[in-house]
Amino acid sequence: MKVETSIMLNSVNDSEPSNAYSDSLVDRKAAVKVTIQPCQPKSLTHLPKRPPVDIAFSDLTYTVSEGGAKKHEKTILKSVSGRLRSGELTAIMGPSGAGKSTLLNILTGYKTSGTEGSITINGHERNLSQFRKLSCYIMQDNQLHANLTVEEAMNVATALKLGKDLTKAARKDVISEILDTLGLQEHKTTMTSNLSGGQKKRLSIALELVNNPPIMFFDEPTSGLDSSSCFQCISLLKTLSRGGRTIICTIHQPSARLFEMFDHLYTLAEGQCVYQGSTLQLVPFLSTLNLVCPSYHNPASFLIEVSCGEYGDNVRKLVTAINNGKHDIRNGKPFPKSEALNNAVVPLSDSDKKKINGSNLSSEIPEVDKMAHSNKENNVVLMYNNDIVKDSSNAASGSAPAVILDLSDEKDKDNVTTTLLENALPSSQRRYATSELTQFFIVLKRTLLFSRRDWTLMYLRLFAHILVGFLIGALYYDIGNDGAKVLSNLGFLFFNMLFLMYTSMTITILSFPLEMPVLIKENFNRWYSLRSYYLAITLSDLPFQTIFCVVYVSIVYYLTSQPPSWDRFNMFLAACLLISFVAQSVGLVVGAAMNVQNGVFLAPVMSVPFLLFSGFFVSFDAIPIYLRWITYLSYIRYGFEATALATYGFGRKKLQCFQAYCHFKDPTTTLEELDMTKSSFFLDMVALIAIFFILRISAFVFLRWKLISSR
Ligand SMILES: Nc1ncnc2c1ncn2[C@@H]1O[C@H](COP(=O)(O)OP(=O)(O)OP(=O)(O)O)[C@@H](O)[C@H]1O
Repeated sequence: MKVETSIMLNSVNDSEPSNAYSDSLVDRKAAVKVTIQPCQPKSLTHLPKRPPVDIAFSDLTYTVSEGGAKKHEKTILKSVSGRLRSGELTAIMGPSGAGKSTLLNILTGYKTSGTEGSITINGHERNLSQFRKLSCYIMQDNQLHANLTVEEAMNVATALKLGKDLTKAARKDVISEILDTLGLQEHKTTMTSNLSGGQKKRLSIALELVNNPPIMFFDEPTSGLDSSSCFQCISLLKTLSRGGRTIICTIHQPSARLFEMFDHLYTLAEGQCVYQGSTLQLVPFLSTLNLVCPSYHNPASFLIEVSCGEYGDNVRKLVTAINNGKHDIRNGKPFPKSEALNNAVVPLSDSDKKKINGSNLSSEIPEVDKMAHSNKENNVVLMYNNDIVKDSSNAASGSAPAVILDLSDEKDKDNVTTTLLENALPSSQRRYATSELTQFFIVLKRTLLFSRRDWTLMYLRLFAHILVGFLIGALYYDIGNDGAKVLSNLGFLFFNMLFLMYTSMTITILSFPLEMPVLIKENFNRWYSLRSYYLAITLSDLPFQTIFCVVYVSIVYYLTSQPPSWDRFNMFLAACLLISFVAQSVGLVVGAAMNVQNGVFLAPVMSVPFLLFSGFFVSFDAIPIYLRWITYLSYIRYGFEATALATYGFGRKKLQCFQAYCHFKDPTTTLEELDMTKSSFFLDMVALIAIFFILRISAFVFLRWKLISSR
């Protein structure tokens, strides 16, 4: 994003109205005025129409139960109220642990349980499903897919979020306009992993902007950015709010420069609201409570310090003054009743009234008269549309004015573009912009693209299969038809199972949990359904796994001289393929249910019983009866049995014997030894297919549970 900075030198005196509030408040004697104008389009003309949305919440309480054996309830938000308007950039601020993220999560609908109180949208009780279609939540960590370029990521977002609504050409225009607006046009061929922190943040915004949601929530949008990137980011949010959107973000402690850019401030301390209103009114409001922000001090820092108790226990006083968010300290509106403001009333002069004549505030002039003239007659600044109408503050002494009243018409915001906004909320809309089939194909295409670009997932895996294939081939070279080496050949069959199981299982355990944050974000922001996503990722890796398995099996089958028959080779391959698909499903279940650390430990440990009961170490008859049921659950057993039958079953002729006596010369002897004479290759295949489906369904259930429980 390009930012143009123009510096104007202005003489500021009491007779000449100034349009810089900050000058009057922070440095009354300064003669330098700095105006920074982001040079970006003020409206995004191609975006679909959206309604303006105001959010109000009242008596919002959020409780969690915590503790071990002795559970107790902890109230994080304590009956807070507030109102967040369209066309405004709102900051939710407060000390660490005040409840900012909790409030944001509740307002977005990300957290729903444990909440009491009401949330209304444009005056109507919030319908969460409808609300989710109107809003987007941009989380703190950008949650982007690393293996896509900016343009590809935008293509996926527009295809999923605009779908049939726009033609391909129109979608291209939308992308181009958004990338232009957000200053990403020149980076459109850059991989998202190579973008800078600020660019990633802008891309996250760009992806959500394609369907022009009227409400946008941001969790700490400036975290990890340098001051210039912070400024660019907040400028962008300001521009978005000027497009009629409701922009809400949590922010820790903005610099004075950033603070001024917010229209509305909602501050929490200890789970309660200590300030709600315009940023302009913060200092005067605090001064009415005898909390005077020192000159040259950042008002945001001052409020945080007050909230942290650095100036005594003022939280209760602030919460009472603001009625825990029920009051709103807005420009041109009276402060909540306070002694300082209710004393002597001195009428406005004719010239004061002339300045605000014609504005729709004229009806409020008596009130303004009353407010603007407190008993501290020399400490009042009256403003209209950023001009000082009256300044009776003690500017010469440099002291902060007690009261600054900005009489500007709230609706008359500069550059507010509401032309794209409809007046009513859409009554009925589909849950997703595209059909589940379309979502499936878009996600499948995207996943195939990742796979192609993921070096570990593709090339390392292929290399490992070829390398291990040749190693095994060399180790067990030409033993397949040797009657004296049948036991070694059985070891080879078992090792196949082991290798295919671990390679396909661990890669999924390692890669799948990394997808979770992106899945949570995209699914929450209604890009696609979990079903379409799951089906796509389930199918996307099967072709690759098939290729690796075919390559590996072809190498080892040939080098170890297994029976040279296509039928037997195909049976052998089918068993190996099913084993790798089943193991991959185990990886999906583990990856969906737990994090990488737990998964990489637990999955191999959990596989041990299946390996023990595979029939290689102990034959079925030798297993104690009460443990035999485990063999029926062991997919390794079915795989091992199927490959043994493909190798030694189906009336295979006697093997060659180069020694005086070969006990396993007759393949039937081998099958008898393994208790496999009555086994059926067909049933082994059926069992593996059944386990495959059960595991894939279980993984979906776990994934669904994980998505719900992550909130
Ligand atoms: N599930 C939970 N169980 C117990 N305590 C919780 C839970 N969720 C949040 N809290 C507590 O609630 C308080 C508010 O948390 P929250 O994350 O909303 O704070 P925050 O204002 O966003 O802080 P920060 O700026 O440090 O991110 C903290 O004290 C936190 O420990």
